[in-house]
Amino acid sequence: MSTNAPPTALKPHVDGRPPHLPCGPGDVAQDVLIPGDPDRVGLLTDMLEDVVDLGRRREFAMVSGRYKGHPITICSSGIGGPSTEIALVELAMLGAKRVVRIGGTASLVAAMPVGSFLCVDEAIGSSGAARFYCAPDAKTRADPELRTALLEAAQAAGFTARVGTVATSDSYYLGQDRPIEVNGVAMPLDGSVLEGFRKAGAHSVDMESQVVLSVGKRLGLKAACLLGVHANRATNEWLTDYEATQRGLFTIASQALIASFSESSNEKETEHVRQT
Ligand SMILES: O=P(O)(O)O[C@H]1O[C@H](CO)[C@@H](O)[C@H]1O
Ligand SMILES: O=c1cc[nH]c(=O)[nH]1
Repeated sequence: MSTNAPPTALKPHVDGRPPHLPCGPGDVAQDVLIPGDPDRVGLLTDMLEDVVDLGRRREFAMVSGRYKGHPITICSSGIGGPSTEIALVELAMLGAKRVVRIGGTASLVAAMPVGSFLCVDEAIGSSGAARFYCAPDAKTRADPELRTALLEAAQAAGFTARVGTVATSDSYYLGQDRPIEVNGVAMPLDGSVLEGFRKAGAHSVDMESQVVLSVGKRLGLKAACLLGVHANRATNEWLTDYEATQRGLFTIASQALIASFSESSNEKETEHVRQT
């Protein structure tokens, strides 16, 4: 029996189930991993134990389970700002507290080869969705504790990783200086978009990180982004088989969530012992 008010235009939830994500109250762990591609949720499911497949609606595929006993939900965001904003808001309404985007990126520097990892310190860019959550000139930074935990987890597991800045673009083709040729006609390109991102300090480009960090911050979540280098725009390399990189993203992010979770719990425990 329905215990809630009927859905309205302002709050189209039914019994606490949001209008977009395929889940409801009690389904979402406090710690959530957010890949872009819904197919990657299926790819990563065998790395969890006690899996509950929550299903898929539009670009949002979801599972909840445990990694080394620690509860984790994986929820895809789809490509770009609008669907990422929806995922973040509905996850937060259902109890998510810490979110890590685990996605692909194109590096802008030769020294970040395909298959390596970027622990995002700051996201810059021009995302339209992010603008509703933070001032255009606001710094959009990752939660420092989570970002440090990501780097430490990557290094401990022997992955090549660095800390840096990502620029988020709302466009994959012209908004990332990619050539388009339609009916034999090439669109003019001058390379100014990526050059602008490089001048602003970006090490790579993606399409969601600025949204994850700005929406997450505004909602009071601890948010971070760990990106796998799928392409290198300085050397024109492209990662054809990205499964190992995606599994690396899952392992590093899950380890970091566990390590930083126990660190805060230990601190609380120590605090409690000191007070008693
Ligand atoms: O691999 P994901 O997480 O989808 O991220 C990158 O790949 C997509 C573009 O192909 C965009 O979503 C971009 O941010
Ligand atoms: O080239 C790329 C690769 C991943 N993500 C992007 O946004 N661009």
